[in-house]
Amino acid sequence: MSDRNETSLECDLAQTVPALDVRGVSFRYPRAKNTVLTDITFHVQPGELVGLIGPNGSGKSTLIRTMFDIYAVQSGSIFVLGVDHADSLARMQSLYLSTNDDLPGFLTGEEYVQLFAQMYGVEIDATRFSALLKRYGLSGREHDLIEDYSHGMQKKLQLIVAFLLRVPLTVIDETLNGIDIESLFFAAQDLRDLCDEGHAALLCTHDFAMLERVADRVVLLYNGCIVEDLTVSHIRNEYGSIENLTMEVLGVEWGDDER
Ligand SMILES: Nc1ncnc2c1ncn2[C@@H]1O[C@H](COP(=O)(O)OP(=O)(O)OP(=O)(O)O)[C@@H](O)[C@H]1O
Repeated sequence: MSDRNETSLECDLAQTVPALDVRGVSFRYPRAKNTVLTDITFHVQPGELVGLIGPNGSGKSTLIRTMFDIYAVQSGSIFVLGVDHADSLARMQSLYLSTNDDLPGFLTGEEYVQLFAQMYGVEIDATRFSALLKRYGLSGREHDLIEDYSHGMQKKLQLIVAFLLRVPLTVIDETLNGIDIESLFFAAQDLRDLCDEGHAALLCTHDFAMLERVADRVVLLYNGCIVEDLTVSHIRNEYGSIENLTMEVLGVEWGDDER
């Protein structure tokens, strides 16, 4: 086990209230025949960076939307730092970076950041803001309308908000897809730093290499069920990689294709 995982294990033992605690959540879309999520139970402790992975359609985004009460929980419960997830106290402790590009194009980047700062009652550190703009290649663009940002720039602006607010729980749904390699590297590092400071993060991504570098644990969703919840060091020792674990769970072997 790496030093990092040992540190976070100690942190686990010291903490009694998880940053995120999902208990027995099931969900079915109104017109769907089958449930999309079945009895989902897992947690993320303060200081932990947990990867949420699974094939397309396995229910990752649906699960995240229930965490943020975008979809009402139909059975089970979700707590943020011990408070019901739908309570405004819980909402002020958590931030959701959505997979969709639904940023308000009529605001400038700086206005967008200030809007979040006001919502969360946080004062923006101007030095940190300009350092982050520089780090993510957005220096000088903060006064431009978001409408004029590229796809990747909008995603980087969302990440900057997360790294400025530093709330106890940050949940990222594929926001890292589509950003350039340098920013991806910095984002991974900044997320790790956020968690090393004691904050928690849930990162939904198909970038297994990144998870192997920075995550403490990985939760694998398959057909709406959690089929694995393992530390990255355990995955490395037992399976070699997250890719191998996933292939094994899906029952896929190299050369299986019927071309
Ligand atoms: N609004 C909806 N109404 C009905 N079914 C939906 C709706 N949104 C998603 N689904 C279905 O729920 C299942 C899970 O979708 P979800 O988007 O949560 O998966 P995902 O794991 O996030 O996938 P991806 O990796 O492609 O983003 C899929 O079968 C999808 O078709």
